[in-house]
Amino acid sequence: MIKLVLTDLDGTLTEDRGIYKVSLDAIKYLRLLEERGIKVALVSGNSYPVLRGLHNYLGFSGGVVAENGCVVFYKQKIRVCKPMDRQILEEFREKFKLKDSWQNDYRECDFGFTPPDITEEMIKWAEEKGLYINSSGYALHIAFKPAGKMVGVRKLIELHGVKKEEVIGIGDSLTDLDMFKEVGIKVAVGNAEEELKKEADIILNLKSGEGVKELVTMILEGKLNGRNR
Ligand SMILES: O=C(O)COP(=O)(O)O
Ligand SMILES: [Mg+2]
Repeated sequence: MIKLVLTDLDGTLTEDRGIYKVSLDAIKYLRLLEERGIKVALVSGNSYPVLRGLHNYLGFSGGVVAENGCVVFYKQKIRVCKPMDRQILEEFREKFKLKDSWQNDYRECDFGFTPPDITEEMIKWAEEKGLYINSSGYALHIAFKPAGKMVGVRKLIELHGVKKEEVIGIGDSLTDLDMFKEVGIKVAVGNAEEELKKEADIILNLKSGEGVKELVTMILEGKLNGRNR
């Protein structure tokens, strides 16, 4: 039986990839899950204050995994990664001529930059420094290892006291590959990156928020190959 649905935010709960407008249908449908006792949690590269605010105002109760796994909230807030070093941020910003995400003022461990494109040179630089580096398609992210959505999802699942098989994860980008490592049912929206689709158990027909609606309908109708029974 499904007890917890983990959803990414950007590109998944939005109307499309690359835009910030949240899909009202996606929210409406996720609330139907909450009404049936299936908790919904936000798992994202966004900062904790943004996600905690959305979680409360959108009517979810499953908690939050913020900063690509580094900050977790479910009844209590827990930081699971090492805090970032200001000098590393400065070096990254200057070396690759990047712009800070406005949310960097509110971040502890994982920091975001634009443009979102990762280069080989960045990967090499991050490896030498023992840093996690990834892109959501919206922003480039760096944090001290171990980081990535799996470290936060592992903690959130532990706080809920549920089994991996009782958890569904839905996403759109490469940062969600890490979330997939810790959930029982892996779902990619129809417009997800190809590499994520390759790892998914279910590839939805519809894009982003419409895909979320499609998944909720499948859950409510018991159509996940019997896996949600
Ligand atoms: O880059 C971000 O912070 C947003 O990423 P998300 O797709 O994990 O919500
Ligand atoms: Mg995303």
